[in-house]
Amino acid sequence: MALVVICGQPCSGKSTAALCLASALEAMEPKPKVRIIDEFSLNLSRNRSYADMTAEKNLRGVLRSEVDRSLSKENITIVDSLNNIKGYRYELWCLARAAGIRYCVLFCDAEENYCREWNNNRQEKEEYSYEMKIFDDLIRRFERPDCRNRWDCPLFELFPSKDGIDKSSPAITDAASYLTRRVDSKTRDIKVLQPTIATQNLRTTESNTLYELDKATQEVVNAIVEAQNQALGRRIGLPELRSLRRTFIKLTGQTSLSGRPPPSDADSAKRMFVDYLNREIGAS
Ligand SMILES: Nc1ncnc2c1ncn2[C@@H]1O[C@H](COP(=O)(O)OP(=O)(O)OP(=O)(O)O)[C@@H](O)[C@H]1O
Repeated sequence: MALVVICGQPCSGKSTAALCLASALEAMEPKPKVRIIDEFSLNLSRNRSYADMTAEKNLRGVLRSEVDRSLSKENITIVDSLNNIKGYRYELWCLARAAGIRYCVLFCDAEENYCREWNNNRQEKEEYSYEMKIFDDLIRRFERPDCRNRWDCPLFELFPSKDGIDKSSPAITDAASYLTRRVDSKTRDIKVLQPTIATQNLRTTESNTLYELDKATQEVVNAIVEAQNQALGRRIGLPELRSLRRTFIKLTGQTSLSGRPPPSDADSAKRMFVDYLNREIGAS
């Protein structure tokens, strides 16, 4: 049905927001199935997981796999984590797109000094808190969501330090409505993502690498150029083909922030590149 990405600085009120949204959703008719995925439920310690890049990548990979398993047309999955890196939010958006469901971001926009104070309060109460070094590092690396990016859109913003967080906060009620409203052919403001090539999983083998993707797509480009020289089919300039090839490689072959390997099966890479070209050039 939908994926909600909660996003915000450490100790900015994200879990509170996730719980408020879940309870706003569960109060709706018909009551949707809601699942919150967070680090605690997966036994991931934040102070350990954000201590170095390898551990952090692992944390994102574990969360991402769990989100992937959880997504369905029947439930609403809320991923309650920092989701502070825009490339990672893009990956989550791709999962929603592959599942053909709705997607939104709920951003807890609390100022740093409040997050710090709330984290200190937790420390004083001997509750689970971030170590100062980790907290500072996370604050520094935060990449704010921007609703101009597809993967940050629609963006519902909460201001916990100004307004608090409540089931009736406008961002919570707006998000709940967006996620559950019925859509018909006239609905313009709700987007159900559609699966495309960039979100399909490619078969992978150990030995195949980006090099093979590069080679496979180059062979497709060569075949097109050759066919065009023989005046078969519509002409597409080489610069355009090159640019489409680069974009395709970037979309499907980039090293994932959560550890997903690049595509590797040459035949399926070729087939998918042709599908991609057909769609982009409008020749299908
Ligand atoms: N508006 C607020 N006023 C006062 N304290 C708040 C407010 N919002 C959150 N807090 C406090 O901040 C702490 C963190 O809240 P919460 O767990 O919801 O944040 P979080 O962003 O999920 O944290 P984490 O990054 O650890 O997952 C809690 O102790 C909570 O009581």
